[in-house]
Amino acid sequence: MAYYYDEPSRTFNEYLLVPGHTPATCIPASVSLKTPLVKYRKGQEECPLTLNIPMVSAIMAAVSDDNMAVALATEGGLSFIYGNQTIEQEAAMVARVKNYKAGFVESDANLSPEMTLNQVVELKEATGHSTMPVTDDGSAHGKLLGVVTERDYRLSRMTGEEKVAEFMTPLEKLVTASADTSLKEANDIIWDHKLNSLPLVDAEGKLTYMVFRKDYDNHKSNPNEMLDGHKRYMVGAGINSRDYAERVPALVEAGADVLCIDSSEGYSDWQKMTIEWVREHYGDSVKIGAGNVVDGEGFRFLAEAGADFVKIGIGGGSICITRETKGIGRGQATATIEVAKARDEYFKETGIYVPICSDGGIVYDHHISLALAMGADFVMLGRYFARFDESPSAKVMVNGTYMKEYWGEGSARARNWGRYDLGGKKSLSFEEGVDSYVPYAGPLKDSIAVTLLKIKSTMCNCGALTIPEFQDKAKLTVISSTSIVEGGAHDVLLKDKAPYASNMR
Ligand SMILES: NC(=O)C1=CN([C@@H]2O[C@H](COP(=O)(O)OP(=O)(O)OC[C@H]3O[C@@H](n4cnc5c(N)ncnc54)[C@H](O)[C@@H]3O)[C@@H](O)[C@H]2O)C=CC1
Ligand SMILES: O=c1[nH]c(=O)c2[nH+]cn([C@@H]3O[C@H](COP(=O)(O)O)[C@@H](O)[C@H]3O)c2[nH]1
Ligand SMILES: [K+]
Repeated sequence: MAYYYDEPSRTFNEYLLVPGHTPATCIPASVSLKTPLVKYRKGQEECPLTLNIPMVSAIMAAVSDDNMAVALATEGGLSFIYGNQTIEQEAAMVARVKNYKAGFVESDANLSPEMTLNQVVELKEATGHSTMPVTDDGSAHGKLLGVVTERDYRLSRMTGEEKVAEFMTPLEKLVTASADTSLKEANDIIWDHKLNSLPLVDAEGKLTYMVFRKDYDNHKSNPNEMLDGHKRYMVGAGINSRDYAERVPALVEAGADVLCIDSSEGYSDWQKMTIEWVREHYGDSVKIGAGNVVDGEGFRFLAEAGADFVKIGIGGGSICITRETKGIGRGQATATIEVAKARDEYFKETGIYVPICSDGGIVYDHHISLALAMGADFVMLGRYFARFDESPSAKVMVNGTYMKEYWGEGSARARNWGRYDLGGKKSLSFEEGVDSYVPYAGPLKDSIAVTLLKIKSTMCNCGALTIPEFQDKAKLTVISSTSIVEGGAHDVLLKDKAPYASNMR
């Protein structure tokens, strides 16, 4: 006979946090949102990979490319580059994130010594940049010969035909630094010598990067940046349970910091085989998450298979129609609560703490707080990140409002080439996702700051300064449908009823 659960499965909207005592020391500015990303022996060792904020971006073509990865790592989170592309394309995206050097600028306004002052002025107008390195071949990485800035010429006293070589500040009068100089060291040199910019040159005298005074200031204002041991941005990558023998080596080679098997349903031998293959070839050096699961049984299966973290959620995503097409899934709150319980039991038995990620169905910022309170170590979001400038999808005007396109990985639009039906036929036999618009929300940095402040503020209401403390102290209550109505604005006439206001809270 089939098994029946005693309780209906519930969503985040059916829960509220009940405040606890807030000590005077508990203020948002003192809250830490650090959280483990991969498994470790809690209490005995440090987690080898920790997120600075509990948010990762979804493994989706409309969400996580290299651009998003840099923007989110800057804020302390992590992107998982989408796997629904060729191995070469995905590895190239990972490599671009790893090679991105905040504060190290590849110059786009370069001169050769034979160019004229008139050409300098033209280039300045075209690029908007007034600091121009002079290299032997006029390229961004040629042999450095000098630099031209506005202080090197006086238009009113010159004809415009003068050669760059005649008025540039020559190399011997420049302060330069070696190519392996760190951003901090470069900044110190800039301050010590009262410079506006510093060219970095390699052993052969070739220009590698320029460091500008103003960029370091930007960099310093991002204290949460997710950086690896070489000060490169950290990035994750999605894989599937089919071509891992080719895809994983390419992603590892490209520098991916962590992998995640991307599937609607992870309680399967396919995922176990994928993890085993990674362990056989890389031991524990390659970190790999798995999922998705929605109950304790699924969690245990993947934890025992060796997953570094386990992702929760079937059919709860904003673009998901899996529950409608296949009739599988579970309310996201119930799934999170039950998997968190299994995670804690597994930890008690084995001493190994396997972080869990609640994936999909986060609509309001406070849903993140609820997921964390219920035991999630971090959350994965698609719709949330798709709205920002940094997402890969197009920004379009729809009925007078800016929108971004957002589509599911199981939608016809995604034409997920990795998806085969169970019979092994190479075709997408049915859709499990939709193609949609989400309201455009500007730069990621602005919105995420507000989101994080709300989470910290809620944690303070519950008297918690860290996520583990929050999980320990949180008191959660199921709310009735009438109290959900009571919780919104009610019995008043709203003055500014913007059409999508309810989506933006
Ligand atoms: N979280 C969610 O609720 C959902 C997410 N999605 C997203 O859509 C995309 C595609 O997901 P899925 O269709 O679940 O992809 P999938 O590749 O994991 O599964 C497709 C089918 O192939 C089977 N399969 C997997 N590996 C196999 C192997 N090595 N040999 C033979 N059969 C194998 C699976 O059991 C399943 O029936 C992913 O990006 C996923 O995140 C789609 C639906 C729901
Ligand atoms: O049923 C589905 N059909 C799809 O086509 C699809 N694409 C993505 N996903 C899952 O949704 C998550 C993102 O959800 P949100 O937009 O709610 O943040 C993602 O992280 C995925 O877990 C899908 N689910
Ligand atoms: K299964």
